[in-house]
Amino acid sequence: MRVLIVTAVSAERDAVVRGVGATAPELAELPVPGGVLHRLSPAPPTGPPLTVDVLAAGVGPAAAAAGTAAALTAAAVARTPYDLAVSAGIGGGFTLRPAAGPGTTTTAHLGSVVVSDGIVAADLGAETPDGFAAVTDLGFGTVEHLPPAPLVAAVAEATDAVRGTVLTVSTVTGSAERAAELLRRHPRAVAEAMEGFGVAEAAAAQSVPALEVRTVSNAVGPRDRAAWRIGEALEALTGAFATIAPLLGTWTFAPEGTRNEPAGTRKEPGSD
Ligand SMILES: O=C(O)c1cccc(C(=O)CC[C@H]2O[C@@H](n3cnc4c(=O)[nH]cnc43)[C@H](O)[C@@H]2O)c1
Repeated sequence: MRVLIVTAVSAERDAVVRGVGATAPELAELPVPGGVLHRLSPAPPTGPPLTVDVLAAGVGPAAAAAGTAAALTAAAVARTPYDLAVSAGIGGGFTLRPAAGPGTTTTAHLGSVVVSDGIVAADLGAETPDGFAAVTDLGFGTVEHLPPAPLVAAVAEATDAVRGTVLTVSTVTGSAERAAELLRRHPRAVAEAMEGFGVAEAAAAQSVPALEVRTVSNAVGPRDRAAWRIGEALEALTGAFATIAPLLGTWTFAPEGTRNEPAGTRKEPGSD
């Protein structure tokens, strides 16, 4: 099992490495084109050996996609492809979303963990006289990637996370009006960050499943940088990955089109 975790900045990478490292010391720093992988190998409770590589690829979807693509390609060329790409870091929580109704999820407050069940590019499109149109409305591209649902459920349950759509934006939201507009277009949004869609897009290009895990450092809304709780969010990120790493070690990634599930629960064909 090989997992690539991509963060934006080194503080997030180090927080993830501390979490994964709760069960395994860091093994090596390995150069890849444009970056350095921090490699750990936590002992999985069951199943095949686990390798976790953590990369700080830069801020924003383009840097995330470039770094993810470089690491995935290097691994594929070396015939050691990754089974999963994870976008991880801090993010803004939609703390002022309306009361949860059908199809909505719990609110992501400061310090909480968010696991994305939909990774959505929120500003990839065009402004039109009728308002924003996503690139898909214009007839090309994609604006959403769906992480494997059983993995989302397992990771969210283990980390006591809020589950929902995480938006990827190129501009951090800085007003109540923009936050409300995003929630109107994406009622299931629980958080926003700047890299998830880049990681997922690069992963999808190589048929690698993607996941996004965020811890909430600030509320999405009027800009108040002094109110960002980065230290607490980084600590929560460490705690989340201390829980997630052993879980990943139990996971079997099924061929595309079949269910993903924990190792040991999948029946071999003809074993019934
Ligand atoms: O200043 C620091 O010490 C520091 C440490 C770790 C991370 C940072 C960042 O500024 C990371 C930027 C990163 O965070 C995501 N983020 C966080 N809140 C939001 C938000 O409200 N809207 C969008 N993105 C957010 C984002 O993914 C950035 O890459 C600083």
